[in-house]
Amino acid sequence: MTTAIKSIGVVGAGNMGSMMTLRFAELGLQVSVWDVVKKNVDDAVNCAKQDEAITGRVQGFYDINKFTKSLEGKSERKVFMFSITHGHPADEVLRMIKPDLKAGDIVLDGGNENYRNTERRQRECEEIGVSWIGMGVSGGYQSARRGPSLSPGGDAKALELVMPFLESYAAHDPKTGTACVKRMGPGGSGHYIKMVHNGIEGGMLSSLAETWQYMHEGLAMEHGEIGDVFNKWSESGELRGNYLVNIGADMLHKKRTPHGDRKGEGSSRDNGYVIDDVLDKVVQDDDNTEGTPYWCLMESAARHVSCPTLAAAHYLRVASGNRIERARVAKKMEMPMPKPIEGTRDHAVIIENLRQAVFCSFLASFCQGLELISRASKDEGWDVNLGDCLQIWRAGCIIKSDYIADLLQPALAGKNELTNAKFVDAVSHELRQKFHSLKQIVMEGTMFDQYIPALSATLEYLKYEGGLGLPTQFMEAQMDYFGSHNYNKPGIPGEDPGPVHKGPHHYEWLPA
Ligand SMILES: NC(=O)C1=CN([C@@H]2O[C@H](COP(=O)(O)OP(=O)(O)OC[C@H]3O[C@@H](n4cnc5c(N)ncnc54)[C@H](OP(=O)(O)O)[C@@H]3O)[C@@H](O)[C@H]2O)C=CC1
Ligand SMILES: O=C(CO)[C@H](O)[C@H](O)COP(=O)(O)O
Repeated sequence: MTTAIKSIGVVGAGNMGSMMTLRFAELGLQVSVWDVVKKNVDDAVNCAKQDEAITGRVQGFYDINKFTKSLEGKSERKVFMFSITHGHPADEVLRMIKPDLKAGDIVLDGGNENYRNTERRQRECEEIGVSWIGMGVSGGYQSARRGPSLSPGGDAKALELVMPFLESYAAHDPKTGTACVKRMGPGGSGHYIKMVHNGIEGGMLSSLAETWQYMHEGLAMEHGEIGDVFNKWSESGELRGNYLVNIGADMLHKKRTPHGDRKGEGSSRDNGYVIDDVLDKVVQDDDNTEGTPYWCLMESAARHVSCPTLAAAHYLRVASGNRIERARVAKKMEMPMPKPIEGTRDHAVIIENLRQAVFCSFLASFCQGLELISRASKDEGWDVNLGDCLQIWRAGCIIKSDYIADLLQPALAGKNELTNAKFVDAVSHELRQKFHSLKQIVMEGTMFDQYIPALSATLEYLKYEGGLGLPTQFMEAQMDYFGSHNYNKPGIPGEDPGPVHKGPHHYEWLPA
């Protein structure tokens, strides 16, 4: 392996950090690992002990001073990989290790972090000559162990030094062998791109979950049957090589074993589907230890980029978390529950419409995310190459979608600006072609009370993003009526068509 990095200090031995520790040792590095939770350190070290190939390469520490000292003199510089909770935990650890940091040292922050925090730490570390690299790591703990998708951003020289190591760690595009890691740009660009990746991930997760339930409740399909359909979808066509569809198929075939999770019976019988033991609550947002989809929505609003699929997906998961209140509202309002879809329509036709609808919603999620990245890159002067984003998402990550990558990567190669993804011919063609199926699914789903927030948000998004004569005509007039906000007039050059500027006209609808 060609890397100048011979040792590394891993901060955090949770789901991700423990897997990184093992992989780094496999790549030939001497790994020191520290975690605030002793058991995490012990587990990582014990795991490493069981693997002869990496014997002696992993050393665990409970004391953070001993941990940083252990890296002294092993390499030209100390290199750290952070994999802990975002926000103040990362600040606390930085405060603890800072006295031991020397000019030239490099910290790779591989957690999910708000890019503004990353930029603040970059400024703080720059003062002592230390490079803080904000790096998205995607693909969950399996990829952290086998090769994730990486989006580092920060100082170019520091990144050049660690790039051979990152390239050896990252997933590789099976088609070209290219590593799924690129320097995204300066500042917090790397963490920003991971944040958007997770926003897209949210849109895709919801679209697919809605589709699963549509089949289960609407078409009365067994989980295993749906798994078979997902398997077919991921083999060819627009959903081929799609990570979420692929693991969805695997998940839907999993039957409960006698061992279970040893924490309760759930609703499935032995040999029943594991998914029947999973309650419909996403509680990820409850304690603010994760924040990427929420930051993504805040960013899309602040930068005036429409991301309704990502937003609808997020609000569904937020609402799902508070099941106690949902149950009370359900009782009070007697809300209808999803029903079997009746009618003459052949199930095979509905399933094909669902396939096209889910693809359409996936593609729309990418469009929304890429437009947000492009806008932020322009605002922040990051100069992010959008083709590189597609390249790093080719393998090892949750939003891996072969067909979408094949469609978008050539169109966006070398492109640093994309005001509107629908300007790309291949994209507008695909969205237009799938529009009818999506509409059919939303219409039938609405009729039979299916839960389809992300799918229907995508439908409306396509309608209004490509619509003329929007109801905002009335909205604009009302805002002028009560707030004297002015408006543009139809058919006046400079106004129609014209830039996104406040119009010059006001009508005195009702004198004060
Ligand atoms: N899990 C995943 O699929 C992915 C996670 N990430 C990101 O990677 C990072 C790690 O995630 P993951 O491994 O799943 O999380 P874990 O909760 O498994 O591990 C995080 C570790 O950070 C520790 N920690 C919390 N607060 C502090 C503190 N104040 N000082 C020191 N350590 C602290 C936690 O301790 P304690 O248990 O006591 O809180 C825990 O040991 C996060 O930023 C996450 O967003 C990125 C990609 C994928
Ligand atoms: O980063 C991830 C995947 O890409 C992690 O799974 C993370 O835990 C997702 O959590 P959230 O959606 O709340 O940020």
